[in-house]
Amino acid sequence: MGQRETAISPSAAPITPETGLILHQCLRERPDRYALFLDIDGTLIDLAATPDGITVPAGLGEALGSVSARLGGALALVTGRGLAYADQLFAPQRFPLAGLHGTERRDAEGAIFRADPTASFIKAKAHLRQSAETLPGILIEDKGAAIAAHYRQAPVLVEKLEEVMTETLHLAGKGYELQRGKMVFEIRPDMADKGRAVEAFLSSPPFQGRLPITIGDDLTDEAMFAVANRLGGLSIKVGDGGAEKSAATHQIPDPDAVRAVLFALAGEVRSATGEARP
Ligand SMILES: O=P(O)(O)OC[C@H]1O[C@H](O[C@H]2O[C@H](CO)[C@@H](O)[C@H](O)[C@H]2O)[C@H](O)[C@@H](O)[C@@H]1O
Ligand SMILES: [Mg+2]
Repeated sequence: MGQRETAISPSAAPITPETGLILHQCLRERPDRYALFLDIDGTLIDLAATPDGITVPAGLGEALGSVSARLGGALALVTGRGLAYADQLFAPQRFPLAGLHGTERRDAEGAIFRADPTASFIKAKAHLRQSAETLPGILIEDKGAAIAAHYRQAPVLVEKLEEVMTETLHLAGKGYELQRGKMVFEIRPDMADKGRAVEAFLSSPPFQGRLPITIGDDLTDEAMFAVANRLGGLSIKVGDGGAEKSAATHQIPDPDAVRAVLFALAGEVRSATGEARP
């Protein structure tokens, strides 16, 4: 599981001009008006060579807790990770969370919605694991109701892996789709995506009636950008996305710039409430 830094050394990066300032201003000036939806990998946390190689910057969970308090609890994590994995990254803080790209969700009341893997998907996963044994460097991440095959360690195998994923998808049958991401192919239920997860959060308190601010770095985040755009909120893409087109209306350079805003806000919340620094 991901490493957590122990030293208290929150990001020293300045708030990024423009998008960082806009984000900071929205959340500071109108905490009753906005709801914040945050992707994890590549947005809150820097990408690493392997799924478990990530490092959670010191104080990030606490900073998210302070920002969430400032927003009346209207902060949710929306990730491709599973619920349990995402939770342990920020423990003891715990946030409303959508996992597996929206396939599973825990709302603000703690109610959990999930999908069970079908029998054919379980067989398809076994096929993928077996096929990956002949593809050195391909890393399989079985997340229960979804499965990822990472090629970051073996980029030359991307085409071969895509063929295997197409076969696997076929074996999984109805109700599944291929999700592309950064050096990864995933198969997940097609009945959910991050956009639908954001809409589901917005249908009940404390999110209801607020404008969504969605921040993400990858293809899977496009669905939540579309929802934010449609509802008049803010959609922020982390990084330039290379050749990929994005529906996001704003861009911020990297996770450090996102964290700079969150740490700055958290510091302001703590000074306003007289709360000690964690
Ligand atoms: O929606 P997210 O929170 O961004 O999660 C997307 C996927 O993130 C993870 O994979 C990515 O990050 C890894 C660690 O930095 C990196 O090694 C990999 O190449 C990236 O694709 C995670 O492993 C997946 O399960 C998530 O779906
Ligand atoms: Mg991401």
